[in-house]
Amino acid sequence: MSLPVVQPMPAPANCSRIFSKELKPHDTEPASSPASVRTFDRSSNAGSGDGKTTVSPNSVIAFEDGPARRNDAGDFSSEEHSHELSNLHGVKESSDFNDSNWAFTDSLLSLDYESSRDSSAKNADFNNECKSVCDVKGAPIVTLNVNNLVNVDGDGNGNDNEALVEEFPVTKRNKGLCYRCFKGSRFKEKEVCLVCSAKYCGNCVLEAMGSMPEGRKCVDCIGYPIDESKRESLGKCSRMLRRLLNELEIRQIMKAERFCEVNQLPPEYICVNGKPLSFEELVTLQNCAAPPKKLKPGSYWYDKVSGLWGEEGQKPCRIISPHLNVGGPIKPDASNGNTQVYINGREITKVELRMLQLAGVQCAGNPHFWVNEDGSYQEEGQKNTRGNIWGKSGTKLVSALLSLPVPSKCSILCGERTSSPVSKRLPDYLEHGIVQRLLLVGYGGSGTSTIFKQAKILYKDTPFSKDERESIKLTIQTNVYSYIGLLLEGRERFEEESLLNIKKSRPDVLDSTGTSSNNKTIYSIGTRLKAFSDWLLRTMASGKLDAIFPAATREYAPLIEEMWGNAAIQATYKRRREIEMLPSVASYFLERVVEILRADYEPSDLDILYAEGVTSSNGLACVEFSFPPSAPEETVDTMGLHDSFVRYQLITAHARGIGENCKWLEMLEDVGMVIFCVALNDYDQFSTEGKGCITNKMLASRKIFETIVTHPTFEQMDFLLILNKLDQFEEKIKQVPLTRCEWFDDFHPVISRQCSSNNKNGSSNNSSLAQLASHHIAVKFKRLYSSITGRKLYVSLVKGLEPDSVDAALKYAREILKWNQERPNFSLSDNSMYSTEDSSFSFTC
Ligand SMILES: Nc1nc2c(ncn2[C@@H]2O[C@H](COP(=O)(O)OP(=O)(O)OP(=O)(O)O)[C@@H](O)[C@H]2O)c(=O)[nH]1
Ligand SMILES: [Mg+2]
Repeated sequence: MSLPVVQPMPAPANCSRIFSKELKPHDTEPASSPASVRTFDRSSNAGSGDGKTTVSPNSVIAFEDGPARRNDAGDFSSEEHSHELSNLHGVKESSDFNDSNWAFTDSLLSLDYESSRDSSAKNADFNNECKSVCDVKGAPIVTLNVNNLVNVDGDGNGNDNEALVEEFPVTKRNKGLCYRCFKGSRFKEKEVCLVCSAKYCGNCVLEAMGSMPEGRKCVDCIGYPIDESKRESLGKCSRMLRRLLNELEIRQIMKAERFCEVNQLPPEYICVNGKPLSFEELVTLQNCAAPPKKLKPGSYWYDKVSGLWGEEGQKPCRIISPHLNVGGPIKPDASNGNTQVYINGREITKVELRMLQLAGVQCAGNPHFWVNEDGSYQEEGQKNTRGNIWGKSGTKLVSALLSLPVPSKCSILCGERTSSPVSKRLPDYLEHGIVQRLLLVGYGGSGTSTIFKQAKILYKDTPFSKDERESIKLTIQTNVYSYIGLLLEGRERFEEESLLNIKKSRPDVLDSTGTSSNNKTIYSIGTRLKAFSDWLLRTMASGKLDAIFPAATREYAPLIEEMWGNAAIQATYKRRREIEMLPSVASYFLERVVEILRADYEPSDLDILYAEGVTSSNGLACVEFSFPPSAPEETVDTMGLHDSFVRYQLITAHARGIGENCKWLEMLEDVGMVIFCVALNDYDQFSTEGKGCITNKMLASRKIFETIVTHPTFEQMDFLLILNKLDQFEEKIKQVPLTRCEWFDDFHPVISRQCSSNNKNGSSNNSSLAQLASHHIAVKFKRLYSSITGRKLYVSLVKGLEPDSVDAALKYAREILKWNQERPNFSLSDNSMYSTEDSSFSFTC
């Protein structure tokens, strides 16, 4: 079986002009490819005068004989230009160069590549050595360091050709300049050749790269393998190309870039257990049921029995299909372990030992284990299976949190010994059986915990265990006591204000604010309640609120009932919006305070959803689920069936950790997507950040967003922006202009007359104002994201407290993952399909 090969495609319509011109070597722009190594071959096809050149990897370059010609546009080799170039290169115009000087034949000057694979490495060196092929007064100047790079034919010492090869001083090229027109600066966008790293500005890129039959390569680099450090960017189109070419052209170019033969990973660049792979081995590895993800050149270890796979000297990073006939035998120090505990002949790392201990595996006495692909294990030399690593519930979660791989269905069930034909392969996300990991983060209070809990309630049969419910109950009751405390604090303030008013006015007269001559106000309470209030406020201040449970629920239940029925408390509750610290969700609980603070209270799912502090606020929390088929017809449809097999892990982490220390982000390098949550209604909110400076919450949210987007772990990852709390936003936008946040000071919506008359008539047009405003916010984030990454940001508007809204947003995330997995060769078309700023919205409310 061979890797997919795409024949060089016909030049796209608007490129053909460039293509036919470029492949005439004499028309080649001076210095168009600094890394190019040229052997001029009279006998090759290229020199046959038909103007077309085929460049084979091993050869080399085939140039026509004869003096340099002007190109079709006549803009390359004008005397003026040549002069300018020669000055630029510090090269004297030389009459020594005539046809014979540069029209070398293969036998005179050839680069003897061991294999085409070496060429890119050589090219890298060559970048430093071989500077340019210049056209001076019609004659190209070859500036080469012959000694290092060119194996001159003949006696091998190059003497035969000394007369022909001139060495010129190396030009120190300003890195920011375009390699073709020598204009621009390092800040100007450029397209980079995948082979030689030459950079071209928007004016030159199409001239320099032609129709790109193998993707973004200088025409001179066609036929050469890519620079391996650029493999990740294969098929990922730049903004520049998107501006210059149409959708179809881009799609073709990117497809060719990903799949043309010469751009495929060279098998010998992958070393498994110390042995470079053969072509067949690489095919086996890439086409097994659970292959290593995003395979890059490097040295790896592979435990064929368990399927564990990792980079040499590192802990395992994946469980791939076991029993594959690739690489050599595993070495004991493959992962550089130092625990004296062995799995299948490999000394394991500390983090693996920790995982084994948490999984209940007895590791005392430096045991040597045999671990099978299904996780069952036995000690070396013994017949009986001692247990299964994955048998204990929670082991997978622990593994995931320790950034260790967990087995996928495919890696266990499809432990195959042969490779399956490419044509029969399912999309990656099904074939691999990999659990798709979604990281959910956001600024504090943006609603991440709510979405996380919604996912549990929506997709888990038992969202919360009995123990969890018991602990959530205590959390809710503690929260409610703290809400009461805030209310009582507010009551004291309101009472003091009222008394002050009495002193200012006539103290002996009952006034309209409810104050009376005996210094009582409508906010005053009796001694019993006052004592309770003082005690509660003291307990809260000392931070010991937790300690009063569960006794408080028994002892104070009657007092709570009395308090809630008290007129002063009710008067305070009416003014709850003036109590800044009291969250809006408090009303939901306070209105059922008596029921909730009873000992026999059992929280409902909705209570849990609304409750603050249920999800761990310090570390990571993770829920694993699959989407149930939602419609009956989906179960008939195979994709629907498959969907219900795919597992997803939603991992959430507190924003505090992000701001202070991004270390844990690195643990999450294999998440498939980042879901970033922003509370829409934060635009007029402020919080005190680090050194006591007051910051607008939307701007604080933007800062964290930037931190995560620019974090190396998430460089290539898709981002879904959840604009949350749309319900509150719709209400707020009626009262508070969006321009309250300086980032949105350019928001000046034009509301049509009809809309404003609707408003006057009382019919609500706030949804459209809210839509315009939320759209404006989304566009701001999208622009920010694309200015950083050059990619598109997906956006979803959400009402976090509504299950359907969260369900739709998470399904949107699933779709995005699917698009990317199913159509790798259409990564651009994805962009083009959803590239307009409006169309990539998901209104999921
Ligand atoms: N009205 C409304 N309230 C929401 C929405 N989403 C979340 N909330 C409430 O907003 C508050 C904060 O939500 P959380 O989910 O705790 O936010 P978080 O991002 O986890 O916050 P921290 O853990 O404090 O960082 C809670 O009281 C939620 O009930 C929403 O869409 N609409
Ligand atoms: Mg939270």
